[in-house]
Amino acid sequence: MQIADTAERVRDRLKGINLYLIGMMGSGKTTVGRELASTIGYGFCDTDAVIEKVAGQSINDIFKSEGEQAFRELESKVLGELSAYTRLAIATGGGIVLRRENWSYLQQGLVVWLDVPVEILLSRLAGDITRPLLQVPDPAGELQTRLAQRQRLYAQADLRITVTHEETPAQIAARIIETIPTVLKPPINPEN
Ligand SMILES: Nc1ncnc2c1ncn2[C@@H]1O[C@H](COP(=O)(O)OP(=O)(O)O)[C@@H](O)[C@H]1O
Ligand SMILES: O=C(O)C1=C[C@@H](OP(=O)(O)O)[C@@H](O)[C@H](O)C1
Ligand SMILES: [Mg+2]
Repeated sequence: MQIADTAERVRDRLKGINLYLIGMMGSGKTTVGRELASTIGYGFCDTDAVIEKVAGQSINDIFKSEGEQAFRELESKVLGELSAYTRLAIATGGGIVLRRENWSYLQQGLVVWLDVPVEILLSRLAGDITRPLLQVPDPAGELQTRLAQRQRLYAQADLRITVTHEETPAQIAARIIETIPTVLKPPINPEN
């Protein structure tokens, strides 16, 4: 079946609930999230982009001037506000899973973990200067340590999409759409 047909069926079955993308920095939440939204006919939002807009500063500058704690507070506030909407694919920041209160919002939707090995994250983020937590002498070690701290939290997602080799964002979005029915309640069929 064409992905467009599958996407239409899945959108109907979702009944407007939001899709939240979680996972490590570089796992493709922003890129795949945008693709997922357009394929399924949802709006797209990125918590980091909204934070930058409301703060009037880049993520780097927020970390520098206010610190991580202040960033996390803004992040929870933005997540809470976005979760009041429906029919959105929401790309989150990699650390969204760290706060318990964030889960009360995430759990209102369907949570998708993009599980991507550290080697791929590193190759994608080589030379990136927009992620303050990776501006350290050993970004590989930093990613490993943070993944070890967060893995059990990411594992709370409804859906785990494992990326073992490079696939295009469109292919990953299609894979998410095809897998969503496995975690939804089966449709009611009164004839059975
Ligand atoms: N499936 C993919 N294949 C190749 N490159 C990708 C893929 N997904 C994301 N990227 C690239 O990896 C980098 C990080 O992606 P991004 O969507 O910003 O990740 P996140 O939001 O999870 O941090 C970007 O340069 C993006 O273009
Ligand atoms: O993992 C993290 O703690 C962070 C991930 C970033 O978003 P991406 O996951 O989109 O890179 C951004 O929210 C901030 O730099 C902190
Ligand atoms: Mg992102």
